[in-house]
Amino acid sequence: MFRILVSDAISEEGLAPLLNAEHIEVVQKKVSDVEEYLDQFDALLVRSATKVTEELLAKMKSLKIVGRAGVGVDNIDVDAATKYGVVVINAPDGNTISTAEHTFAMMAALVRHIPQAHVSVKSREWNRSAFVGSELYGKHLGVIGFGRIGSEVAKRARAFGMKVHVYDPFLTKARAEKIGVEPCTLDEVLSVSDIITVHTPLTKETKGLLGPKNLAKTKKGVYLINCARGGIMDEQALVAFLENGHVAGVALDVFEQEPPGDHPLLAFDNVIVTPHLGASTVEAQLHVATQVAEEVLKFLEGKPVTSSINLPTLSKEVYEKIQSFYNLAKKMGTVASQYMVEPVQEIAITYSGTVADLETTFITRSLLAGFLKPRVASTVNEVNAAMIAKERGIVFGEKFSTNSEGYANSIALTIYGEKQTFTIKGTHIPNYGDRIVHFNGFAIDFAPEGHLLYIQHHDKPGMIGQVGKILGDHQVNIATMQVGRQAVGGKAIMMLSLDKPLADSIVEKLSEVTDIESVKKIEV
Ligand SMILES: NC(=O)c1ccc[n+]([C@@H]2O[C@H](COP(=O)([O-])OP(=O)(O)OC[C@H]3O[C@@H](n4cnc5c(N)ncnc54)[C@H](O)[C@@H]3O)[C@@H](O)[C@H]2O)c1
Ligand SMILES: O=C(O)[C@H](O)COP(=O)(O)O
Repeated sequence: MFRILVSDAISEEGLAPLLNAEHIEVVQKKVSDVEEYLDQFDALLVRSATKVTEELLAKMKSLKIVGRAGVGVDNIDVDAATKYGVVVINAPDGNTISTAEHTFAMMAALVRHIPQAHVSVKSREWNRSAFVGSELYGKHLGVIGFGRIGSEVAKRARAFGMKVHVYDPFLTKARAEKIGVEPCTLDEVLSVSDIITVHTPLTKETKGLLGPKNLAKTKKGVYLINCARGGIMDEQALVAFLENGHVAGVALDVFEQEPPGDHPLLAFDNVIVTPHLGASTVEAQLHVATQVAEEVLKFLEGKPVTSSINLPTLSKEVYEKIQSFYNLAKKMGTVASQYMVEPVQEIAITYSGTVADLETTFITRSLLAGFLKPRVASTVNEVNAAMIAKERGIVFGEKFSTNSEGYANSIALTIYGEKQTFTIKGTHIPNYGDRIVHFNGFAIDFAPEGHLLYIQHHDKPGMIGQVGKILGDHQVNIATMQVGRQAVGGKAIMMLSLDKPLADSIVEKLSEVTDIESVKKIEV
């Protein structure tokens, strides 16, 4: 049974996949109403109202996934979620059209003074000359940020006969050509546009993008629209440029602080505002809620998610192809970590054969998670494994080889520790399973599963018998035993699979046997 907290107003119809699932309980309450049992939720679904802070994440100890029914995740501390191993997903395109349409509605309202005229008529006035507007047709529209919403706004602007100028430093020539726009520099957009609309995320680079310096580069009489994020336009600078008459009007759906309270911008007649309504349509809310509900359900059922903010995105097809290697890599990481009980500086991974052609980022994260799990107290999984490795000073890298030395596929690790270097190689055999085929310089063949016991010894007659006797004397049954050696009479190893975990006292007894060099328990 999974428990999901839905803490913002999310479309009930869109939540149907979760509400109808038998193994899921959905609680629709504010965070403050469930303070005492926050640690019992596996998933949290939000819009922009709930602030998913590090403090909240720390309290939600069973949390596995946060679903944002919308685009912007600036209300979610994604770094903290990553640290706690919590997946963050969003619904990236469910509200694109609604927000583009809202931007357009704001544009029309702005240049035709519709909100002001509306208030005037409602006040029983009939002042037609006070509200003379301008046409959109033939005007120059500057679009800053040409992603999903920016490009939909541009399409609509062209249908209105506007000339569209686009600035987006990450826009490729190919995409620009496909959509039929000419990419410009920011300065070009600023200087040529009659109306400027912003559609970027709020980042270090975009915060205050339309501040005093760039506003001074705009045409006198420019109209500005922000239906993206408060802060992209510097609100203090807007006040100054409205006061000096340089800016003819501003339309804002978003604010640096929401709600904005008694903000000086609200005092201007030529500033029109809505309370963050871009995505507030029945259609958008249904789309975003359905998208996150379906994704969260898939995630809780152990299937891959496609719109994660802090995990590599995988399609179902790709996931199916990598799943076996993902499992093998995790087991190899777990085995290696328990063998190398010492500080480790570097993990070098080589993918060979068929696995080398797959999406390995996820496999590497799985391997790191397996390696780190026995070493860290906190949750470690594919979400935070790379971050935790980095925090602990472990460098990791991938190499790819076409030479898989007789195996259809293989994953080889070399782990550089403070005292020693350890190597291990594994392969996945379809319909048979995972096998470790090289271990610490020895060719061997064992399944990385269950209660394993590794023994390194001198290759001498009677060693297997001595080990068998000690285990037998302590009622420990051996399920399988694999042996390997470097040369006759040289160093040799045994890898035993046992029916139950071994007590430390038996490990000690085995270590005392003459000609046994080392004994290690490995739990997979
Ligand atoms: N008002 C609302 O209710 C509402 C609804 C949905 C989305 N939004 C907001 O709208 C914005 C756009 O959403 P989207 O879905 O189109 O996102 P998107 O990721 O598809 O597009 C963002 C674009 O901004 C560009 N960009 C990034 N940094 C830039 C910079 N420094 N200068 C210029 N361009 C830059 C990116 O290359 C990208 O093409 C986001 O801030 C989102 O949170 C608001
Ligand atoms: O980023 C978004 O999707 C929008 O800002 C919508 O936010 P909302 O879900 O709170 O309306």
